[in-house]
Amino acid sequence: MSDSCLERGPKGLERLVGLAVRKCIPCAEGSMQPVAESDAYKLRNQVPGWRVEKTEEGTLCLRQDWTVRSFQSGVELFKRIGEVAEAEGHHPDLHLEGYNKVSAELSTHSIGGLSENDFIMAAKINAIPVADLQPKAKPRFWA
Ligand SMILES: C[C@H](O)[C@H](O)[C@H]1CNC2=NC(N)=NC(=O)C2=N1
Repeated sequence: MSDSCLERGPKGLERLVGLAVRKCIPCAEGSMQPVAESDAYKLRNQVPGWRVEKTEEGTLCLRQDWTVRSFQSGVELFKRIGEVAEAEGHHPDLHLEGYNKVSAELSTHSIGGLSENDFIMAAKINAIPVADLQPKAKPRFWA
């Protein structure tokens, strides 16, 4: 397996192998390569729930939104994401707005865009249990 784990398949489709179990590479090492915009849209398919967006500064980022049960559930989601981010040394921008709307933005500051680290973090965030923080399912009635 190559260092970057970026695979080019027979149809030219790129895929990052084992995203959720890989470790983020320390950005300070200077070996971080930006992911090309066209690759970013393909890799996004490996991290359901995340969208590729452009920030106000025009750099690419990954973004996901969650609606949570309460303000405290939002704070708890920050805590769970924070633990993963600290373990990886790669940190999303976190927002809690309108008391129950959480969003996370991932980009690699040191390169001003998306790197493999952002996709690894997105996969790890997707592995965090969140069902207990999301609005309870409405009761169903049968006639
Ligand atoms: C020294 C340390 O590794 C760097 O400052 C890290 C910390 N967390 C980071 N997080 C993100 N999202 N991008 C970075 O470039 C980054 N750099």
